[in-house]
Amino acid sequence: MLSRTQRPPNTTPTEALRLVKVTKTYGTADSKVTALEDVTLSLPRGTFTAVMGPSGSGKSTLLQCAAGLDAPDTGIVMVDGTEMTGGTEAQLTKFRRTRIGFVFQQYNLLDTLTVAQNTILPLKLARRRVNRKRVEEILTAVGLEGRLGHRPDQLSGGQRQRVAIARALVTEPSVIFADEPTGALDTRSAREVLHLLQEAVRIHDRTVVMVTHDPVAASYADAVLFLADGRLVGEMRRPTADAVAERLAHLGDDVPAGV
Ligand SMILES: Nc1ncnc2c1ncn2[C@@H]1O[C@H](COP(=O)(O)OP(=O)(O)OP(=O)(O)O)[C@@H](O)[C@H]1O
Repeated sequence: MLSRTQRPPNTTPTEALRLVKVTKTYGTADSKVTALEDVTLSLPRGTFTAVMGPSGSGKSTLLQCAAGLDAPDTGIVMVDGTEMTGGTEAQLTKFRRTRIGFVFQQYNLLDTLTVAQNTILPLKLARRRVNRKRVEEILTAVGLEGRLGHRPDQLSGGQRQRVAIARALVTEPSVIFADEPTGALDTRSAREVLHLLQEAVRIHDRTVVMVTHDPVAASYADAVLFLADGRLVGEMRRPTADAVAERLAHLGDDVPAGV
């Protein structure tokens, strides 16, 4: 049941995301893979966090579980003090549509819809009122004024990702999950997208969680969480690209003995 009553002690109103002992395995018996093991974390509202780690370390699984797109085997996920784990699929879908935004590497825009129509899609799906003025403000803020009637195939990759960010902002969600949002972009477009994610945090008080392989992208975040073999093995506040790259190179050294 999606409920506020199961809030664990110490949950504060400023906490946007909490994971408690989240474990996720794929496959069965001899083909079993532990993608996440006992992951516990707490992210305050209005913060920008990058998640890094080697390929297969569980980054996407963490994002999927934290965003309610996949269910952990065990453990609790809370967004804004509301537990997401344990509800029905319909409850979860409704909750996601109002409280969570997504930005994907490949934009996930609908080719047949215009920029404006793609942006308001989450509001339509949630049967919420569309404030046209607000939508125009958001699209102007991401630099897409004058492009409202364009379709995705008339836009550059960077512009498409800015539509995706506008779409993620339009429902005013608590948490925006971004999975490699700059992975398909050139350096300049990537920088613009990262600035927009920073603004979502600084100006709109959203909480952003971003999976990335790129230490430069991670340096735009307030903090970096490091994963290795499905476990959280470290955290870095006020990251620089060099410090992140150095830490990644020695990540195996951080895994506790016996793992
Ligand atoms: N649907 C699935 N079925 C089986 N195994 C899976 C599935 N999804 C992920 N895994 C496994 O779980 C582990 C973690 O995968 P995950 O995609 O979360 O890692 P990642 O850190 O995001 O990797 P990458 O950086 O390569 O995208 C890997 O060993 C992967 O093979």
